[in-house]
Amino acid sequence: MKVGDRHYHSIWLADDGWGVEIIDQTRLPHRFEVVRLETLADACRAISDMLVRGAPLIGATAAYGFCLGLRRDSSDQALLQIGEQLVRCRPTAVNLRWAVERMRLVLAPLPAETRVEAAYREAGRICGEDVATNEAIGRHGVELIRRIWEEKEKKTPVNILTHCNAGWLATVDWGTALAPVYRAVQEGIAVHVWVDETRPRNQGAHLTAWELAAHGIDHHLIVDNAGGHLMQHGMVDICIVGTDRTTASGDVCNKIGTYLKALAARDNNIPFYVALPGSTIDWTLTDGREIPIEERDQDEILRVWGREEGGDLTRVSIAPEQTPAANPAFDVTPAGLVTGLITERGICPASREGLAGLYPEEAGA
Ligand SMILES: CSC[C@H]1O[C@H](OP(=O)(O)O)[C@H](O)[C@@H]1O
Repeated sequence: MKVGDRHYHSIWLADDGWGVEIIDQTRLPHRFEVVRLETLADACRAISDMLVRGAPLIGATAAYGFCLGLRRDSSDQALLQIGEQLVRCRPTAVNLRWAVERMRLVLAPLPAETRVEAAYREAGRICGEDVATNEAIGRHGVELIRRIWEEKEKKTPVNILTHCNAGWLATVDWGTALAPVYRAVQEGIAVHVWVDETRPRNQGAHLTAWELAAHGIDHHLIVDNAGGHLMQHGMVDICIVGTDRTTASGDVCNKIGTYLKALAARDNNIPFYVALPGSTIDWTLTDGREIPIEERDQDEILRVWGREEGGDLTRVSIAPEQTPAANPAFDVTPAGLVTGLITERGICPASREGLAGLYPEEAGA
């Protein structure tokens, strides 16, 4: 999407046809830096250290990680080891495993000498499909926003609350939760977005606010704990969030704090939607409590990163030196608290039946 007057994806093949370039999301919003990946280790570090993040983008990066790894060794053993090394990078977003399995399915039957070229083709397909998928999520989700705008007789903007970053930076392009927002703006629907800062990594403050500002979309950054208050005072019309893994029965795993927003939305009768591509559905799981929740370094809580008045980037400690911290990076919102799922195939209830109706080929598998 837009960065200044240029259009970007979040990941792309370098001009030399083999390097992979990404936007280093750990430097946003204060620095826009492009990083070149040349090895499997580069791709793994980019995922583990969150230079790239967001389930679909993690999957796309893993796909290119195969390309870079196979350039060094395209043997059967390498194919296995590359996948194992990638899936160890982060445990929760199912797109990582999905991409590894898809790449292996395509590459395993091929002669080793043809695998590199095939891997780049498949990684390119995954990226192209992600763009089309998210654009479709936008087309379906915008109808929810339009309906609210019409109910408000188009007199005031539709107030949308979102958590973390499920914008174009979390995918190859368009985003998931923000795709309907971008579509609404394209169609002339007045919107305003409440952006949860999303402690501790502050993806909302660093990434969502940056995305929306670049597109001139009206928004306000809020602390994570303000959403319930805004809902109680009629200042939120709809919540739309992303997900890192949704089970076959509609339980939604997403950034820590999502569950609390869903509880507040239910208590205030506010629609709570989750936007996701089919690649983020884990058909092997029913109960969201079985989803592995990533526990990240406590330092992410104890220190914050930002820009000093003089423009230098720095990190400061916000707690006593010896304070221990617990840092679960995700939580699970039970399907019963989810109004509906916005997918590339349409909108459905957060239920096994709802998902089976949109993905019959998967549900019956
Ligand atoms: C479209 S997936 C977005 C999803 O990913 C984020 O997690 P992280 O930044 O740790 O990769 C967050 O849960 C978003 O909702």
